[in-house]
Amino acid sequence: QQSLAMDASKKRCYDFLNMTSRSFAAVIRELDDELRDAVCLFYLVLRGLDTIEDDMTLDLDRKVELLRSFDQIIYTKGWTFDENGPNEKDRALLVHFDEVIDEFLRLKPEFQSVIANITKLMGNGMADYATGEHRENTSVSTIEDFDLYCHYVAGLVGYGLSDLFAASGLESEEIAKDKDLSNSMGLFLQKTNIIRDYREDLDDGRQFWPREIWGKYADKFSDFIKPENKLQAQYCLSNMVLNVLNDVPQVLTYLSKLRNQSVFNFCAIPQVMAISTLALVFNNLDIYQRNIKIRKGEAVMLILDSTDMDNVVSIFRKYVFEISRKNEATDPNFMEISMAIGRVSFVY
Ligand SMILES: CC(C)(C)CN1C(=O)[C@@H](CC(=O)N[C@@H](CC(=O)O)C(=O)O)O[C@H](c2cccc3ccccc23)c2cc(Cl)ccc21
Repeated sequence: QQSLAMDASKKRCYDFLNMTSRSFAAVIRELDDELRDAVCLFYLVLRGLDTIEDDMTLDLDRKVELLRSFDQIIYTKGWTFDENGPNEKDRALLVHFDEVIDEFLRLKPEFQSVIANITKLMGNGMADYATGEHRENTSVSTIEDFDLYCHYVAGLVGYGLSDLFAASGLESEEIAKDKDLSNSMGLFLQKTNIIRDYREDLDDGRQFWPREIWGKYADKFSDFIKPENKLQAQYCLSNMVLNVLNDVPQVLTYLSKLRNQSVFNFCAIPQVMAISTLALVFNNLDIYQRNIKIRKGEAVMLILDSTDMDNVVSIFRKYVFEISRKNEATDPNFMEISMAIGRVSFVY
């Protein structure tokens, strides 16, 4: 009877996973037994944190209290939360969060402590950012701020995953030692999403592009949607892509260290999606008008193709070459983009 109840509660967690991110949920389910549940719960805990950080209808003090105590909340049996706004995307997850907590408490203690440590760091990082001096228009000012924000929301996920890979025994302890490589895995994904989501975030009153970059091309962040600023918009976009390209060599180095097939697939698929997205958005002014995504067919081909390092390297080469083809000599960033491309091609 007890085991039946356990399976039902675990199944519920995979239902939540499918609800929050269909395509990526499939990738998580493919992970080997030793890791699957730990990564599933890690993903759900992160979604829970994200659902609180994202909710602009929450009172700031209440949000900060929740963010800074989330690493305790995940140990609190029976805890649920229904103060999210009505249209908060994953509010159902927190309404039923007691079920996630029950499953989390069934994980091996060392998996629990990895997840709790990252949750503590991330929750406090998010709270610092939400109450920081740039709070009024949640804008990011320097490139250093940009890297710090992306470290909090994505780089730390890399730290946690690398620790889980090592703790499971499926990967060596070494993968968790080089924090900079793990950080770059998260920054590459998050920064590419931030470029892609320019218009969606602008319409939501949020801006994540660093003023240190966009301020060179316009007075106001929203200026780029005006046709008369077309050229400045293009140069600003290529400057943002240049900033992201710098993480590519570290991403390829991290992937080359992985030994377990299911871990490799899990890590490679989001990265090849990101380089494909980066090539799509480069010199593509549509991003200032609407959210653009790579075609489903291309995504499927990338998923099927990302099973070994040679294929992944050739996928990166293909998209980096596509960026170099679109790189225009009149662009003030032309030379630095060419050099960043050279660094990638050289590494592999
Ligand atoms: C912010 C983010 C990039 C960390 C989100 N993030 C990811 O983007 C997912 C992919 C994902 O959710 N894709 C969405 C589409 C989209 O959002 O664009 C999908 O539905 O397919 O992948 C990452 C992720 C996967 C594998 C290795 C990683 C190493 C470091 C950091 C993150 C890593 C992720 C792993 C975990 Cl455990 C938790 C979150 C994430």
